[in-house]
This record gives sequence, structure tokens and C-alpha cells, in this order.
Amino acid sequence: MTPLVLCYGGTFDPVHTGHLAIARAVRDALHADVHLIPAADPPHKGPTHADAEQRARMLELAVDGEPGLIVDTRELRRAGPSYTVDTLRELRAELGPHAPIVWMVGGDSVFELDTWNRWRQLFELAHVLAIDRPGAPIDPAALAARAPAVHAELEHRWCLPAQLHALPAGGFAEFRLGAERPESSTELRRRIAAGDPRWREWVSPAVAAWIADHRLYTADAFTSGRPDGLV
Ligand SMILES: Nc1ncnc2c1ncn2[C@@H]1O[C@H](COP(=O)(O)OP(=O)(O)OP(=O)(O)O)[C@@H](O)[C@H]1O
Ligand SMILES: O=C(O)c1ccc[n+]([C@@H]2O[C@H](COP(=O)([O-])O)[C@@H](O)[C@H]2O)c1
Repeated sequence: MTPLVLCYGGTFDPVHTGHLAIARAVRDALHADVHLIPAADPPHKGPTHADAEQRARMLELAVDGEPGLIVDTRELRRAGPSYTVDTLRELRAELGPHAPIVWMVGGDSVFELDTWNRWRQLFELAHVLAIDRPGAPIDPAALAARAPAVHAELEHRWCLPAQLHALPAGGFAEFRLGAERPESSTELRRRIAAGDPRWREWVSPAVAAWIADHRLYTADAFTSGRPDGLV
């Protein structure tokens, strides 16, 4: 059986314990390495708070050489918006036509999939694996109501995660975590800026130390207009 290539793209501004829990759970359930791919210029987000190098550095610190988790900085080497379809084209060219490639997204992203650049091509290049997220259960009825084009596109693609091995691309599966993860980078940044000490619960100790050392996401960083928060 050809091993899956699991790709987990994100802004990771910063990477939190929810991202890591998701990467580990999918790695362990599907028995394949997870490639964490930080977006240099995330298409649906405004300017990031930490720059791309800083976000990639925090990912490296969070992963810390753990087997089965690989940081792939390919999007940092490309100019312009970090469109997923371009990343998948690169990967497909490298891996050949038969390798099953899986793009992981949070449930919230599924509802917006039809706003992604050349979104229907995503399924020609890869499978999509959607991870349940609080407030964004991947429910066909909710999809039909809120994102009818996505619902229609997915209708004949639904399968189980274990079936993604069978084809190189084109499937859509839902991945249920034992317990949904409450973390979000937005709330994490808000806690840091507000001086709420609970922010440390959502990052690894090494990432927490790096954020503190670089004074990232502090109220100063926001009010001074300096996105990196460095002094
Ligand atoms: N707690 C979570 N549960 C499920 N999916 C998540 C969770 N946090 C992030 N994701 C998913 O991981 C991917 C990368 O997330 P991202 O780096 O944008 O973090 P985020 O917490 O969603 O950030 P922000 O709050 O700034 O939107 C996205 O597909 C997102 O939906
Ligand atoms: O290709 C697109 O148009 C596109 C639109 C929105 C998000 N994405 C990708 O989805 C991943 C998660 O994005 P985000 O904004 O939730 O961090 C990240 O890899 C983004 O590059 C991609």
C-alpha cells in the first residue's frame, strides 16, 4: 500500500497545542508522517502578527524533532499569496501521480472551501481531511444550508479516513478527535496581549519561552504597529 502524504497547512500565528494534538492524532490513526506547512502569506488573512520566519521557527520548536512530524517551509520560498493549489501542484510533481496526498483542514475551513483559489482543482490534486472543531461540526445539512457549492462538490466524495489510501486524490473524509480542541491562535494572542497567564497552557514550553523572549503578541507589539513585537 502506498503511504499517505499528510499535509497540514496553517498560519500558525502561533502554533498551539491544538495544532499539535491534531497532527499527532492524524499521524497515529493513519500511520503516516504529517508535514506541517506554514503559510508565508495566508490568502484569507490580513498581515500576520509574527512574520513567516518567526512562525516557522515556533513550529520547529513545537515539533522539536518528534518522529512523524515534519516542518515543511516550501511556502516561505514562494512569492505571492500561499495558495494551497500551488503547493499541491508542487507536491504532486515531486511525488508522482500515484501517491495519495491528503490536505488537512479544520472544520471551519470546510465551510469556506469554495472561496479558496481554484478550489475545485484541490480535489484533482489531493484528498481533503476535515478535523472537527468546536462550533464547526462537519454536518451535511449545515453544509447544504451554509455552503451549498461545497456541499454539492463533496456529495460524491465522502469516505472514511481509512479509505484515503485507495486513490491518489479526490476524496473527502472527516476526522473525529476523541475530544474537540478548544485552542485558537486568535484567542491565544488575545490572552498574551491582555497579560492573561493562561496563554502558556496552549503552547509548548519552548514556544512559550521564545514568545516571551521576543515579546511577540504583547500589547506593545499591537499598539506600536510593529508586527514582530521585537524591542
Ligand atoms: N482547535 C482546532 N480544532 C480543529 N482545527 C483547528 C483548530 N485550530 C486550528 N485548526 C485548523 O488548523 C489549520 C491552521 O490553523 P491556523 O494556523 O489558522 O490556527 P487558528 O487557531 O485557526 O488561527 P486563528 O484563530 O488566527 O484563525 C486551519 O485549517 C484551522 O481550521
Ligand atoms: O488557497 C487558498 O485560497 C487558501 C485560502 C485559505 C486558506 N488556505 C490555506 O489553508 C491553511 C489554513 O489557513 P488559515 O488561514 O486557516 O491559517 C493554510 O495552509 C492556508 O494557506 C488556502
